[in-house]
Amino acid sequence: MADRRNSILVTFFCFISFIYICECQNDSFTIDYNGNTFILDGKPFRAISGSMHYSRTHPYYWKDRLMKMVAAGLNTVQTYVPWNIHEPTQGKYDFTGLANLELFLQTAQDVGLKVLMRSGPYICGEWEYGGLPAWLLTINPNMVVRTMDPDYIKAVDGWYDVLLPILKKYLHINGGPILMVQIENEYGSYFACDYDYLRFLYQKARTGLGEKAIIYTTDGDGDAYVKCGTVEGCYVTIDFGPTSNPASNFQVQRHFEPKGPLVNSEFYTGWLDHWGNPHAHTAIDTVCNSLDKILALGASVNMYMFEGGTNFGYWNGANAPPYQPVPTSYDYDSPLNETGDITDKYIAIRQTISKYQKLPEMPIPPNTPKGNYGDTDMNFVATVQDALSVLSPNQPVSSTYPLTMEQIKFYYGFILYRTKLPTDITTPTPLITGGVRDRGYVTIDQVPQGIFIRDDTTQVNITGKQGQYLDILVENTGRIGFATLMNYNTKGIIANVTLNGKILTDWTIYPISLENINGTTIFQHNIKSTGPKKNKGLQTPSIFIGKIPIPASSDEPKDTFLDPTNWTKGQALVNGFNLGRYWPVMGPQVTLYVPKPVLKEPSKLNYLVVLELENTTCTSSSVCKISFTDIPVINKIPPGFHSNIRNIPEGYPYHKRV
Ligand SMILES: CCCCNC(=S)N1C[C@H](O)[C@@H](O)[C@@H](O)[C@H]1CO
Repeated sequence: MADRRNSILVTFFCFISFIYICECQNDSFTIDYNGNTFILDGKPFRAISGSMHYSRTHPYYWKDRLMKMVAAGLNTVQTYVPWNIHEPTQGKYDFTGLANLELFLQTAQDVGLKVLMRSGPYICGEWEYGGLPAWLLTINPNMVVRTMDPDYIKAVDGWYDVLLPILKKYLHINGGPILMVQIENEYGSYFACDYDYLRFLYQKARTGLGEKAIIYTTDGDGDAYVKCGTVEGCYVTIDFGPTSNPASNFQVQRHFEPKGPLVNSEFYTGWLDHWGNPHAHTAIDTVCNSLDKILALGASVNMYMFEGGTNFGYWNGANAPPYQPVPTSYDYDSPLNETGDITDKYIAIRQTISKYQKLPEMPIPPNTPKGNYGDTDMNFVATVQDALSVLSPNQPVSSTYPLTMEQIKFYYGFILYRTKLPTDITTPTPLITGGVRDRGYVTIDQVPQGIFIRDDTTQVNITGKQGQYLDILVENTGRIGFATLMNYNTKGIIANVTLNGKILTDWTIYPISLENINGTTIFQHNIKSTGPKKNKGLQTPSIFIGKIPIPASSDEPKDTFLDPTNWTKGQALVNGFNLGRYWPVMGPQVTLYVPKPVLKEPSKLNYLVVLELENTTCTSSSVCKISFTDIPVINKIPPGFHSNIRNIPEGYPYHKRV
């Protein structure tokens, strides 16, 4: 009898122990330093990951892109948290639309992807100001970001108090998809090398995420980079592009992590673009041969980018020197193109992965259909100056000398500076300033005089009569997001303007909100305008509007592309959604991606609003056309380049630091 009771007790104990061990192993993610691997829920785990930035793809399509990543054999997605989209003004937070972080995390979990979360506060990524909010510059224009600068740290502390509880909730160890959290971004590439800053970030993240979370850093594959880029408690990872010998690249990581999993956090599948340079291209074989070697080493790898997406609105960043803004398209020559379509590179990478990972038994989701809607008649609405009552409805700011955008707490897009000519100017006379960031469109009583261009054109010769309006419409084309010049990011007119050597004073400053103009606004405000004036090959910066001719059909609307060929440079909005900047004369991007969800069904009116800054064939009397096509063009060869020259030779030494 006793034996029977004992055997039951032993069986029961073994059963409880089994349950306990399983439970302990569930929701666990650790590093096995002996096995040089991650351990996920008790089993060895190698991340095969791809980067997709939720803020660069319309939320309607997040699941589509993530499913395509699963179909390619990926088990993880890596993404950045852009601080500035979530805290557009200090203390006010936005987690909706493109900024709906929790929806993105939930969607990743729903499709079965784990997440590598890059929490910032700085993210680089060719994103506006590397993800930092522009209002930092109002606290102290001499702030040295990414250091223990007290004003910067106070702002980061407040932001992390909001962000970390969200990330903690979604950690794998708490039942979510997040495997580990990166702090900062390639900090070792920044001049400051401020260990106290990294220690602050690490301690804040450790406190916010708990003792079990894995916190990591990413740096370029050079000892000097990693030396300044990591700190006690963080797991070191590195990044490198397609190279012939990944094993030697990983030696850098081994200098800092002698044991533990090899991790390449950014394996470049393509590269970034700048306006005026040819579209980046990295050959499929170059990518796949190197990826094959990385996977053969048993390393974890994240492909940067797997889907690049779009810099909608004013979210593109810039690099310097020289100052070079990044286009609206963040296609990156990545496996999923800007609109999430499968490419040959996707198929080839999927094939390479299949050598190491059983592919899921699922069809590859289809590419989305594209709409070819043809020409839209664009009607002139008003010059910017004549539409100020709508574009800048609040009281303008008056100031003796020009104020920066940050000083008037208006951070993105366009701002108009106005003063009056102090005397008659009968012969072309130098109007000079080195302080326009980044392009300044100069008019006298709306007659174009020329364009100030940052790091390029600091003088415009003007004529006019005393008392006429001297207007400078300034475009902020994106804040620098990499390296030392990040600390020179104020925008607007940042220095005095002189006419014939005399400083001009008594300025009136108008922040411009294009979102205020939509299909109905123009009729409500019966804006009167005499029409654009033309001079020196330019026309007054003007607003145009048109109704997009989407056919009445059950399968409409579709994704489509705005083709501004015959227009010059400007901004485009569809139904109030800011598609981004167009600059077809510069290239490489010509068309703008219009995601289907920003369009209404055909029975409703779909409005296109355009601010054209430089010139069109339109006048106030003639109707201009702009078309919607089903074929994107983002690889036009820019002026000065020849068709056989590419700006990124294969195997580009991406660490050519600026
Ligand atoms: C021209 C300077 C580019 C600096 N950026 C570099 S090296 N990169 C590393 C960086 O971590 C990532 O966010 C991206 O910015 C990537 C380039 O796409």
